[in-house]
Amino acid sequence: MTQSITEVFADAFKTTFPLKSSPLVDCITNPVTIESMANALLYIDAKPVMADLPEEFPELFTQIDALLLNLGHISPERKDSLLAAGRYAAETHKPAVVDLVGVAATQLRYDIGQQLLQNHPNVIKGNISEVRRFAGLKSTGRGVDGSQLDQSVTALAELTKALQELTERFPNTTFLATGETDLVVSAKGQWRLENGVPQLDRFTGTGDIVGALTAALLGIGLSNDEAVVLTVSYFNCCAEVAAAQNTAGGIASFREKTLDQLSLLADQADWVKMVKGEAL
Ligand SMILES: Nc1ncnc2c1ncn2[C@@H]1O[C@H](COP(=O)(O)OP(=O)(O)O)[C@@H](O)[C@H]1O
Ligand SMILES: Cc1ncsc1CCOP(=O)(O)O
Ligand SMILES: [Mg+2]
Repeated sequence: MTQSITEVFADAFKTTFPLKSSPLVDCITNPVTIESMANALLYIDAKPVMADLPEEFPELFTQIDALLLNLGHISPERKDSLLAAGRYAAETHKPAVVDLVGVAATQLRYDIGQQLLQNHPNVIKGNISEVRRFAGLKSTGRGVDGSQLDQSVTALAELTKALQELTERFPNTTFLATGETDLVVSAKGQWRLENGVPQLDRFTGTGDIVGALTAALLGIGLSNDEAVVLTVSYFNCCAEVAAAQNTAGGIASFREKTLDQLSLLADQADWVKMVKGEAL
């Protein structure tokens, strides 16, 4: 019999939310969603700092608890700063998350993602189409968005196998592919998460926020697998509550309600009962 996700990660589900300390997360990210990301961190009681000049890293890395590297908008300067921060995090043993935004779209982002992988970051994530391309599989993603075609049962099974092979070379990295079903693969196991609503694909920054919140949970000491599973489950449960409240509203209202829940749902002790997912 398969084990439910709340059984596998029972301690983390019981003790993580609301946060008991405020991890400081440096986010090197894109200008499209930078404000949403900073606020999402504050809503869960984490602290954002959006510093990307390498000259600042020696001072800054003595203060931060975790690092988020998001490939969503590349300039020559941001490319240098992503690569420098990735190396610096490895040298200073700071937990790091890499978000492969747009890797399905361009070779340049794919190459940066592969370079960042060489630092053995704690987590590499993207939507299902980005992660398929990253894992060497055919991907039908467009721009920064995932494609429904990459969500089939066969495609998910193929991706699970490809990621398992990657974890043999990168055993300290957990891989997360998001979408209608979220797939988590690490050297310790594979899990499928089933929360969320389709409207999450209709406003920008949902994946970016998941990346930043994952870094925050790493910053308070959760394991890679715990941080990924708790973040995706919590964020997607917030969206489910928002969708249920938003019967007459449009997507902008749904967005606001989802973000609002980030600061509210943690205080509802039984939110964990909403969580759906299982070990594969
Ligand atoms: N169709 C869907 N049904 C349920 N949850 C979804 C759906 N699409 C996306 N999500 C959720 O929204 C978040 C962002 O995922 P996704 O849209 O794949 O990332 P990105 O914004 O990077 O493209 C994840 O938590 C994911 O589980
Ligand atoms: C960088 C960027 N470019 C267009 S939308 C966007 C934000 C992408 O965020 P997400 O990956 O969360 O959809
Ligand atoms: Mg994304």
